[in-house]
Amino acid sequence: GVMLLLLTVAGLGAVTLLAVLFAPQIRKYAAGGVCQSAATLAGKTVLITGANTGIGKETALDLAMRGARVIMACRDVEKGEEAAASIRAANPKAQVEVRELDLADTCSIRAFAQKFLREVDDLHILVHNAGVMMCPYTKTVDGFEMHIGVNHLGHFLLTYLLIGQLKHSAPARIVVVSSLAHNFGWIRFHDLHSQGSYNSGLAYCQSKLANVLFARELARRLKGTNVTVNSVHPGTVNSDLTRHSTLMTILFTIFSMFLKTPREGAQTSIYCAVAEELHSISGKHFSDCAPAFVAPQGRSEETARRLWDISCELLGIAWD
Ligand SMILES: NC(=O)C1=CN([C@@H]2O[C@H](COP(=O)(O)OP(=O)(O)OC[C@H]3O[C@@H](n4cnc5c(N)ncnc54)[C@H](OP(=O)(O)O)[C@@H]3O)[C@@H](O)[C@H]2O)C=CC1
Ligand SMILES: CC1=C(/C=C/C(C)=C/C=C/C(C)=C/C=O)C(C)(C)CCC1
Repeated sequence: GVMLLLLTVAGLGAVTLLAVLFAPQIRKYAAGGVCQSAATLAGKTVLITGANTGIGKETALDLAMRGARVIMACRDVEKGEEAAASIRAANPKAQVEVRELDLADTCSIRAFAQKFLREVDDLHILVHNAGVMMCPYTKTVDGFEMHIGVNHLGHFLLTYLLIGQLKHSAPARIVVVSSLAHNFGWIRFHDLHSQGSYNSGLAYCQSKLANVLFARELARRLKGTNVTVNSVHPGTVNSDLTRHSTLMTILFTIFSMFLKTPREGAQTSIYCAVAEELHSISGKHFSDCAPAFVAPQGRSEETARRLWDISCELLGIAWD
């Protein structure tokens, strides 16, 4: 008994010592790919959802540093203003502005788009970044399960409302922040809103698979418009995303050294938004600023079309 305890303590001590000794190497490896593009964005307009924290905030900061006018769409305007203020503090010339958008409410999405179309002339880069993970069973204002409602349907409606603006601003790009988690997802057409059975992890994975399928289907439909759309896995990033899961929060805190910082996690979104070599690349998936594997269920054209149709139906729109 005592022997085992001593061995355990010695083992943990050795692991900790190794982690401390090799901290710089571990951090460098965990950081992953970096966007090397020096592209500047003067005169370009960018819209980022969920830009008040995490990956979205870092994406906003980077694109603003490149000279873009960045509109930060946030459900909590106060939190958005704090983030905008910190970006302006980093660069007084940064053109950032906050607008209210709650993706869990189609009225809010429609109101946002209406105001946006009235007050903003172009849209060159649209980043679908906002996301919720592993929340308790909740429904959006319109009765959609929260994950599919916010992560997929909310962004679907937003894109539908802004697509004309993107087309007239072409060349334009859409970046959909999905996840490696799409590998573990299936679109449960018989129970899209998990009313029969709910597993918060699977609901998240379903919504991230929906992100991949949406990006591919939209890319197919946008052929020839000079508006491209790609999906992204940002990496495993130490952010507020784990807020609904105590276990994940504890694990992410303990292993934070092996995770990306939000700034590191923003690199692939930034890469897809600006890299010159991607100007005609559409319908692809990226991770660490490089093409990435898509699960078979994310490559099914039939599933993508079916998801498109049901999304239109649920949102009461005709988009062909
Ligand atoms: N962190 C990770 O390891 C990974 C993240 N991703 C994806 O990256 C994206 C960004 O996540 P990350 O920065 O890590 O997480 P955060 O939780 O830090 O940021 C999520 C953002 O989405 C916003 N948001 C949530 N619900 C809504 C809503 N109803 N309407 C508008 N905005 C909303 C949040 O606003 P508020 O602060 O007000 O809640 C917040 O700004 C997500 O799509 C996530 O799925 C993918 C793979 C791994
Ligand atoms: C198992 C395990 C970990 C991995 C967690 C992973 C891989 C989480 C991925 C989350 C994603 C992809 C979320 C967003 O979409 C940690 C935390 C490293 C700690 C050690 C145990």
